[in-house]
Amino acid sequence: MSYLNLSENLVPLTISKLMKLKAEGQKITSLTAYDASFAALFDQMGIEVILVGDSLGNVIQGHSSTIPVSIQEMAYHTACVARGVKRAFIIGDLPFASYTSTAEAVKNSALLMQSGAQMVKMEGGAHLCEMVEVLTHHGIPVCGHLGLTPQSVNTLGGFKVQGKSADAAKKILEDALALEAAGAQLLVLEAIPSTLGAQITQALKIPTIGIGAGPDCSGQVLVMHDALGAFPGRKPKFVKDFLAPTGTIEKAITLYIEEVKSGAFPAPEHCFVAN
Ligand SMILES: Nc1nc(=O)c2c([nH]1)NC[C@@H]1CN(c3ccc(C(=O)N[C@@H](CCC(=O)O)C(=O)O)cc3)CN21
Ligand SMILES: CC(C)C(=O)C(=O)O
Ligand SMILES: [Mg+2]
Repeated sequence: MSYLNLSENLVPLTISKLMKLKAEGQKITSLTAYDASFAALFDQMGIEVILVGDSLGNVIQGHSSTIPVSIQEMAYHTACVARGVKRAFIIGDLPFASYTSTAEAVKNSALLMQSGAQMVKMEGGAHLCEMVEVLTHHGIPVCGHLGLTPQSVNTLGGFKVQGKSADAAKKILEDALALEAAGAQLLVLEAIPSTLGAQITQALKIPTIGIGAGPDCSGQVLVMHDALGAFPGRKPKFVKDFLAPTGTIEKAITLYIEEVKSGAFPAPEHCFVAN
């Protein structure tokens, strides 16, 4: 079964189309990519959103966090991905400490947009609102990122599930509402209880893309290496290897798309629960 409407094959995805998918209750499919070959394959198979993630610090560069990644490296990989893509919506991750002031955020976001991104993503809550407003006013669409924000691994004290207590959940919901009010047009939710993922998705007009945030987000994203079983070491709970049960990359991506669209992924074993 193909979820890609062939008549829409070459109609590029836009933020309006992603809003429409949420409104219609159709799940949004997303994977990370870092090069033209995988980006082209995912694009042709119907993946709707390709995230050039700063997770490239881990999976490409071999670091143990995303902190060493530079804006130049993000721009390079964004340009590589953009050359492979005809249809998918491309989001470029702003790396660690590249948006500590509004002026820096505008300069670095412009570089990602000029490298081929259609939106930039930044980690954090209400403190980013002024920045989100300015970027949006300058024609730079913003995706927020709440919950486990890996660029803050050192202040969080590790890669830990967030929003497990009622107070912590309330804070994340408030941050989500604040980002939307400031103009954010998409929101990534990472490693939070499924109940909170559902609550935030319901409270917002904009789509949410979950990674370890439960089945009720508007869509799902995985790091491509994780979805293809290339995760060395202990896998986070939200990771599923789609290659092992299928045997080829194309079949693995097809299964990922089918399971996200049908709601079969994420299953309870990929999800977190509140306290
Ligand atoms: N390959 C890869 N996949 C990712 O999803 C990913 C990266 N790299 N690099 C950047 C961040 C780091 N991420 C991580 C890393 C580890 C966990 C993890 O081990 N989580 C525990 C939670 C344990 C707890 O709350 O105490 C888990 O069991 O899933 C989660 C997200 C997500 N991102
Ligand atoms: C895991 C996703 C959401 C991300 O931010 C990344 O790949 O860098
Ligand atoms: Mg990232």
